[in-house]
Formats: sequence, C-alpha cells, structure tokens
Amino acid sequence: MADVSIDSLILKLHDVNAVKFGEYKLKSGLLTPIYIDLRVLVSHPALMNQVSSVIYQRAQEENLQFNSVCGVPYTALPLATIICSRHELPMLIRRKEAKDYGTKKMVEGSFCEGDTCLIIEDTVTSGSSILETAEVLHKEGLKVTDAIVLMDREQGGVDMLASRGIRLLPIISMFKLLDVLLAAERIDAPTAQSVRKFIMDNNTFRPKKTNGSDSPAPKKPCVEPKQILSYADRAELPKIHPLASKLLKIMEEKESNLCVSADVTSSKELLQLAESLGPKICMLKTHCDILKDFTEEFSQKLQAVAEEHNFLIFEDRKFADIGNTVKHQYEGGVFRISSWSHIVNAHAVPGPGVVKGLSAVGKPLGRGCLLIAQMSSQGSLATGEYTQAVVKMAEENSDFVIGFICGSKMTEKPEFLHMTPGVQIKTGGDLMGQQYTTPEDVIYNKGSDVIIVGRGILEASDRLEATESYRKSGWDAYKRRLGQSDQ
Ligand SMILES: O=c1ccn([C@@H]2O[C@H](COP(=O)(O)O)[C@@H](O)[C@H]2O)c(=O)[nH]1
Repeated sequence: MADVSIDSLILKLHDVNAVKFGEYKLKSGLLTPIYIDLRVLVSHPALMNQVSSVIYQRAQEENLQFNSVCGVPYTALPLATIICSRHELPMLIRRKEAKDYGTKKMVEGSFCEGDTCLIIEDTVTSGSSILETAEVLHKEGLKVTDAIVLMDREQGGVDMLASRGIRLLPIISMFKLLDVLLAAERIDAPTAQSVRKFIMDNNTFRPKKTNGSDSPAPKKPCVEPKQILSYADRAELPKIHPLASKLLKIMEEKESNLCVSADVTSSKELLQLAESLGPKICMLKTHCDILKDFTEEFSQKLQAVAEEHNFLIFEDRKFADIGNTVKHQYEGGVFRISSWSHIVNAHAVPGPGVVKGLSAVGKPLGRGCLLIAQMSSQGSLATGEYTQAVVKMAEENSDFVIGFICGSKMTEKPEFLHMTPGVQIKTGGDLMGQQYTTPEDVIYNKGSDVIIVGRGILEASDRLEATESYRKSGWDAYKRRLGQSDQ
C-alpha cells in the first residue's frame, strides 16, 4: 500500500479517537502519554475494512505462506474474520480460557499438526499477547513464523518476538504515526517530542543473557533508539546527496545553522550583506527577482563571496510550473539561476514533473532542490495530506531533492535537510500573514535543521550583531537537541 494511504489511514484512526493522548495505563501497569485503542474500530465498518485490507496486503507483499489465520483475542478477532471471509482463508480462534465442557479445546477450527498459522494483532507493545497466542497454537502442534500488526508502539515487540522465532511485520510504527499527526497539525511538536522520549526510554525487551538468566531491566533501551545524529554524522551518511553533505559540513565547521534571507532590492546592498555576514552563516537566501539591477556580473561576484566565506547560495524561486517550463526558468532567462545558485526550491503542486524539469538542469551541475512541504504564512494550504505527499515526492527523488522548506521535521530519514523560515527572536507576525517562531522552537522543539531569518536581521540596528545573536541561538538549540548543552 502506498505511504500516502497509510498517512490517510493514520488520520482516520485519529479521527475516530483510536489514538489518544493523555495519561493511560498499559497492560504492564506503565503509564503512557499515548494510547492506541483499536477496539473502537468495530463501530466504524469502512475503517475496519480498510485496516483489514492493509493487513492482508502486507501478507501478500511479503509473500507469506500459511495454512490459517488467527487474530489475537479480542480486538484482532474481527479483523481476522473479515480477512478470512473476504479471501476465503481458513481461520482459527484461540480461546482465552478453556471451556469446562464439550471438547475443552483451546483452539477452535480445523487444522493439521505442522500447519503454519499467521497471527494478526491490532497493537503491539512488548509482543507478549502475540507470544501467548503463539504458545497456545504451538501446544496444538501448529507452527507460527510470522505475525502482522497494525500498530507497533516500537517498544521492543519486534525484537522480543524475533528472539522467540516470530517475525513481526508492523504496518504503522509509532514514529511514523507521530510524524503524520504532527505534519497534519493534529498534535504540537512538544507532544510529539514527549511521546518519542517516552517510547525511547521505555523499551520493554530484555534479551536473555548467554548464561540463560534474564538480564536486569536496562536503564536505556537495548534496541538502539532512533539516534539524534549530529550534522557531522549526517554529512557522512552513505546515501547523502553531496550538496547536502557539503552544507552539513559547513554548518558543523562554522557552528552555524543560520541562513540569512537577503531580501534587499539592490545588488550592491546584497553583496555588502554577503561580505559582512558571510563568516557567520551557512547559507544566503536570495530572491533575485526583487533586485532592481540584477546582472551576470553581480551573480559572479556573489559566487566569489560565497566561495570566500564558505556558504551556499539558495535562490528562493519557488518554481511551480510544468517540467518543461521550470527547466527553462531555471536554466535561462535573465537570471540563469542554475549557473550561480547551489540550491533552489519548488512547490510540489504540479506533481513530480516539476522535479524532473529542474533536475534535468541542476543534477549535472551538482545542484540540489528543496520541496516546499509547509509554509510559514497564516492560512497556508500546504498541510496534512498535501505535506505528506510532498515528503513522498522528495523521498522518490532523493538524487536531486535534498530536503524541505517546512515548519518542523518532516521525515526520520537523516539524509534530508529541514529548513524553516518565519524565524525571529520574538514570536508574532507581520501585517501580511507571516508568522514567526523562535530559533529555539524551530531547532530544539520542531527538529528542523536550518533557521532562515530575514527581517529579524535586516531591520536590526546592527545587522552583524543580530546575525551573531541568531547564529548563537540556532547553534545553542542544536547543541541542546544533541544533549550536549549543560543548560
Ligand atoms: O514558507 C515560507 C517560505 C519562504 N519564506 C521566505 O523566507 C523569508 C522570510 O523573511 P522574514 O523577513 O524573516 O519574514 C522571505 O524571503 C520569504 O519569502 C517564508 O517566509 N515562508
């Protein structure tokens, strides 16, 4: 199933209150800030069908071989029933307690010894419910090699079951769920962050020691949590785009995740800005079409300053036409943007053709592109499923797309860069819909990588001093995110 459908499924699950935020008790007694309650599905038949379809589809994609299907009682029972009925597959029912009359069987349905049974589950935390069901099936002579779960809380279930010979195939992971709800603005960044922290701090899997005894519960997760990588680490990732790697190295070297938005109208002033602020920034953003005196000579000088002070140039052109047109706009015209700008950006509205057109020009030159996944302006339509589709488009074109213009982190893939405009030391906005948030919020809470600051610096009485102040705020927030700050 396409990722976008999974995203819309997540939103529907949230709509029907199957994903709850607050304080809830898990089977283990542990208090959790997120609770997945798929019992509500029985009241939503269309959603129930959709969930059953993705589970069956997963079994097909994995080419699983099995003789029967068993849903872990009770929530997964109707899911297994729908799947088996719709695809005419034999089903088994595991009893939770034996009857004290009749056959006294623990497993209902017909099977032969040595048959393989596929287990279906709605939510997994530690994996213990699947294991209990598998053990009952084993006692009856059945084999269990695979289980499919709709929602994996990523708290060690996959590893625990693997250690017992069962491969668990999750459809939705907790981190994916949080990313989708955050991008759709169903939750805020601090909520997502606190749930992520809870999940990483509460891994339930305790591998057996080689001497056979259970090891004590580890303080830190046994399974490597999703690590927060440094810019330097990310620059070395095997799949990183060379331009993204170059930018990350510049950021680390200059201790700057600050991009200045040089929104001035004369090329002389722009060059002065580049020259004076260059040592403190990782990137300079331009709008070449607001310059009243753009010339090729100007673009050559700008490149020389960028070279001298080691920053990249990002022309914020926001291409948004069909592939053939953006190809011409990027390569030719008065501005010949591809000849001097390391990075450009594009709206995804036209579909993947816009990336193809830009990439035909930019890729051979080693350029990179950012897709606009969200906008900082009030009432922006770039939200929810649109934003998710942009992320997918980026992931499918990672040979040219190096990241996003966005308000917060869009993907867990560390190869992608997240750049956020609408940043000032004070929150607020302007009279035309711009909305501001702080460097700390963008980098620390929202997990973005680069702050883009325009008027916060341009309108300051001392631009250099303001630049240093933003550089320091952005960098301190990054260090805090890495856990290297003593604040
Ligand atoms: O969503 C977006 C995308 C781009 N921008 C651009 O960033 C700067 C912000 O300038 P400020 O003076 O800091 O408001 C500007 O060039 C925009 O075109 C954005 O603001 N929001």
